[in-house]
Amino acid sequence: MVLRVTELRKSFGSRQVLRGVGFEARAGQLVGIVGENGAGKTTLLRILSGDLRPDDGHVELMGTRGYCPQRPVLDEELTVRQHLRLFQVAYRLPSPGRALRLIDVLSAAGYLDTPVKALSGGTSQKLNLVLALMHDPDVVLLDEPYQGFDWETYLRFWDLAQVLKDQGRTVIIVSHLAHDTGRLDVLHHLHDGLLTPPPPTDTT
Ligand SMILES: Nc1ncnc2c1ncn2[C@@H]1O[C@H](COP(=O)(O)OP(=O)(O)OP(=O)(O)O)[C@@H](O)[C@H]1O
Repeated sequence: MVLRVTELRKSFGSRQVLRGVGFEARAGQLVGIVGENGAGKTTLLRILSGDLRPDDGHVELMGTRGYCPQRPVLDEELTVRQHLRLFQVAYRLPSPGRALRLIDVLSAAGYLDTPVKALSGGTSQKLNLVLALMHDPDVVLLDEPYQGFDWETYLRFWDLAQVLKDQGRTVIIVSHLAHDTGRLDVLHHLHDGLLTPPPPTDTT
């Protein structure tokens, strides 16, 4: 098991957002976590990323992690290339090669020397995603990763997710939309502070 989450609890004031969340994920699994707005998906992912401490419960995670937050943490004044350089140093990568390949896969190579303040929302999101993937982490935590993507890029995102899966990475994708669930190995539904199986689809 690459990721084991046990009995996570988190409250903000009197609001109990997570009330005992548990799940496991293996290498080479694409795991979806869906739930309505405010269900606690970002809270859960922030805890998995180490960005937020739970009130109770455990996260056991083997290997490295990459976190693509819902709101990109980018410097408006820096270009795409400067961000890649900054993260290359932070991740201690010998070269920006993988990052540049990912930028290419997401059709953002034309924006390498553009400052973030001049990027569209979708292109900022591409950079956000590349920064989470460029060190090839074992566990990839993606919060609404395809928000703002055009259709072509959306499809490329899923191709990329499939490649990561085939390479044995564990990919956790959080979304408020439960579409394209057929591409996932496992789908969890976060509701009322707990993970439950999704309701059956009405086919009548
Ligand atoms: N730092 C915080 N302080 C106080 N309340 C918070 C904080 N972070 C989240 N919350 C509250 O916790 C609840 C869950 O928020 P969260 O962002 O985890 O939901 P979500 O499922 O990701 O929603 P969305 O689909 O809208 O992104 C919400 O009621 C939110 O207002």
